[in-house]
Amino acid sequence: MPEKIIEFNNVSKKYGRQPALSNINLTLPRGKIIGLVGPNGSGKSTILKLIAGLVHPSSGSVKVNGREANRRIASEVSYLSELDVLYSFYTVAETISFNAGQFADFDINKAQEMVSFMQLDPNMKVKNLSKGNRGRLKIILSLARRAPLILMDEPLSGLDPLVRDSIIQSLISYLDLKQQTLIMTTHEVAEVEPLLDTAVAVKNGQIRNISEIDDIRSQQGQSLIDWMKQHLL
Ligand SMILES: Nc1ncnc2c1ncn2[C@@H]1O[C@H](COP(=O)(O)OP(=O)(O)OP(=O)(O)O)[C@@H](O)[C@H]1O
Repeated sequence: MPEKIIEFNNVSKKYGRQPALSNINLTLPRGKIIGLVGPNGSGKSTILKLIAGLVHPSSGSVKVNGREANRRIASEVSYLSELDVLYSFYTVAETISFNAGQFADFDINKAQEMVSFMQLDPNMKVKNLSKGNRGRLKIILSLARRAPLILMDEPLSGLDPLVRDSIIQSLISYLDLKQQTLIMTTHEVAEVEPLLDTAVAVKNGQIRNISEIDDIRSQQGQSLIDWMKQHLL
């Protein structure tokens, strides 16, 4: 298995004429929690979608575990979309059974454990869940998979501070970093800072900097927000 789980080589991505990423080179280690940070429209979600094989590079190559990223790697990648992708007519329990049927690596016991950890009612219909509880359910579906790579696009967006805190706790408790790597995009920088191993600063479709959080703190004496200001303003 290659030491690096992700390799971008000279990757550019355009949507029509709109450039989203310009000539990116990026390698990311396995077994870490990695945060993609940067302003709106900088290209963070596009990086995740390229890794998930949901969009294709206009030029260059994206490799996951040494293999070209495409839709066939869906079985190795658990992708949490920014969009609300749950079926409103299912209950929480039915949503879990449905996902267990979709993915061979889905651990239904782990999902049920997380439902009680997050105090969700298994019999409640998705359409009646609060936004915070829908956010929790999406995290459960994503973390219940034994996929080596978990991608989360804005898992904390629009959620109140207590829900964000409970989601961060569940990430710490239920992620298996011996087997898994988590890459997330987020604007909730201060909250995720204690969780992250590595930060990647993205702006205008380019990688501006990559740093270990420990180095940002100990060598550079900065918080993640200070570091972002230094590299993104
Ligand atoms: N499907 C699409 N069609 C056209 N343009 C797109 C599409 N998706 C993204 N873009 C454009 O590509 C650029 C990068 O967008 P992307 O969503 O990757 O940024 P982001 O950093 O995730 O933004 P945000 O923080 O606002 O979610 C933006 O200019 C965006 O408008």
